[in-house]
Amino acid sequence: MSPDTPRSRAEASSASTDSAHTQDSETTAPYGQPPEQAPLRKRVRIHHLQELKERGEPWPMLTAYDTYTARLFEDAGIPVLLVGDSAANTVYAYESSLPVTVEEMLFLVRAVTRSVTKPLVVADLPFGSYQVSPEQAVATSVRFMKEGRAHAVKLEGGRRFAPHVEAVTSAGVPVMGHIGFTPQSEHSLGGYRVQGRGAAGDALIADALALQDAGAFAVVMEMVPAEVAKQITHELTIPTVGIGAGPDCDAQVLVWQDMAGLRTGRVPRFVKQYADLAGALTTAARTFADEVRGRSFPTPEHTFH
Ligand SMILES: Nc1nc(=O)c2c([nH]1)NC[C@@H]1CN(c3ccc(C(=O)N[C@@H](CCC(=O)O)C(=O)O)cc3)CN21
Ligand SMILES: CC(C)C(=O)C(=O)O
Ligand SMILES: [Mg+2]
Repeated sequence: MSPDTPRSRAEASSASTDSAHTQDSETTAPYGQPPEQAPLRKRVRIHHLQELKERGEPWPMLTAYDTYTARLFEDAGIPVLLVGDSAANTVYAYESSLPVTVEEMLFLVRAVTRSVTKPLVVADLPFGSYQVSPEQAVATSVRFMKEGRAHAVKLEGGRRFAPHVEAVTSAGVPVMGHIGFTPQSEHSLGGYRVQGRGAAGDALIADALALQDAGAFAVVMEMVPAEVAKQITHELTIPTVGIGAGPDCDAQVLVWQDMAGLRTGRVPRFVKQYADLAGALTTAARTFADEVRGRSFPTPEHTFH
């Protein structure tokens, strides 16, 4: 049986104590649709992420954009999934994250929230959908909560966006901040560069504190010197989530196609590749092609009469 059938998923995860939906999925529908009834596993709460910080236990976050990967990451114990606007690159093949739209993001957010029951799903607000005003930020966040069924949103920017964060949190939507290198501002930042070196470190600390005061429940720090990230992590009571921000953040995030080696070519310095999915998929596709051309697939076991 191939590894992604409902049966093998249920068998693979039955060893864990935490496999409610995978077992249900076998009896409710083929191809791993989650059941309509809420499974037993409980959603990760923001309060829990705060407790992990207080206990000094770092936690992982991964991006997710589709159902199979979201469910695999849930089963792997990832407590927070980010439907990143990096989907602009990883899903939609845009050259940067700027062109992706709210509608394009909503399709992916819905796919991920339909797929998992335990992880907290954070929706990244795309460029142009919140910068105009706090009111626009609230309106867009409401769409991601109502239509996308997200549990929180993330937006990029420091002090200047504290009013936006405050408005969104006041509306009842948890907000994750994002400072340091903020890809939606790549043109004003002058490219993919480390932020907060030297004197700019103090500005970054002010940004982080302003976001916390505005009600953010966590802050992503991207491409920030480890020393600055460490200081911010100590000064904030809310968790910091690092990507290229050194080992002392409360959490770490990577884009999943980067960390699984699906992305080919040069990867940023902050990426560690934990698998070679590009190699595995290339071999699978080449072998399939060879077998079709050589008439060795399909065989009787794949054939109906
Ligand atoms: N696949 C993917 N992974 C990401 O991490 C990611 C996206 N897409 N899309 C949206 C943003 C863009 N990000 C990026 C993109 C490029 C670099 C990069 O090229 N960094 C180089 C240069 C660093 C420097 O010159 O100081 C590096 O080696 O880290 C970093 C972050 C992070 N995000
Ligand atoms: C890299 C993470 C933090 C992100 O914002 C994204 O995936 O869009
Ligand atoms: Mg993003």
